[in-house]
Amino acid sequence: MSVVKVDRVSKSFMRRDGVQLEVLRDIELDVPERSIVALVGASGCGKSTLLNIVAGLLQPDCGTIYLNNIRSCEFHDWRSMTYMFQEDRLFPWRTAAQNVALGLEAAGVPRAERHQRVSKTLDLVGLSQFADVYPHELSGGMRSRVALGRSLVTEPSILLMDEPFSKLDPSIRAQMHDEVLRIAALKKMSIVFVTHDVEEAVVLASKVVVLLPRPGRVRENVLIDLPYPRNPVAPEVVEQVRRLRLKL
Ligand SMILES: Nc1ncnc2c1ncn2[C@@H]1O[C@H](COP(=O)(O)OP(=O)(O)OP(=O)(O)O)[C@@H](O)[C@H]1O
Repeated sequence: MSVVKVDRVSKSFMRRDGVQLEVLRDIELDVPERSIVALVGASGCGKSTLLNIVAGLLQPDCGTIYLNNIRSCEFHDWRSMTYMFQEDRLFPWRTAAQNVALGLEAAGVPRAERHQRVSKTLDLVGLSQFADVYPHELSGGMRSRVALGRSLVTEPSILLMDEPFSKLDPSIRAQMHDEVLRIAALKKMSIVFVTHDVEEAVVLASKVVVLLPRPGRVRENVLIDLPYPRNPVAPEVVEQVRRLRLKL
């Protein structure tokens, strides 16, 4: 089953000078259940726009989005999907636990249950010792874990991520990759993420969708048929990265 299906979606924006900018043309995308799909392509090819359309944050001009085989306009279970942005967007006046709790508060989950679920989630992302710490007291990697926890606390089946780890040091980014793979397998999640980093795409994704720019079109779906965990310096990973770079 597909958890996300994008069927011939196109999108243009009206620029301030009145010129129509065609950003996406006839996009097809299929995200099978429990898969990890990476969107890669040159800057400005429409990756974030596509992710925002899947998230329901933007409307396409034409085409249809299906979520769990339901047309997105008839889809109600939006809590089964969460979005992790490039910046961690943590509230500085809230502790790690209070930041993680946000989605549960919005959903009206009672206090006692909230407490239990937040503490389980902090455990899941390796932050149980830091529940009462404020964002400014945390390292970049830890802040990223809080943001991941906030995305996971509502137990989504679909996680969308827009360059979530691009600001992290390479070694911390590698740790976050391990975390994401562990949690995705444990929680049986499907993930769609945008990245500029082809190596990140190959290490994480079961499928990489290569987009061409102006207007954004799908050039190719590249299946990454390598066992996890994938070591970025393993010859088969390096070769896959090299081949993928040639397509960009
Ligand atoms: N709200 C908007 N109004 C007008 N133009 C927009 C809007 N949002 C995006 N664009 C334009 O659409 C194009 C695609 O933007 P988008 O952010 O989706 O690309 P991207 O592939 O994610 O880029 P990057 O890799 O640099 O983050 C760009 O030319 C951008 O300027």
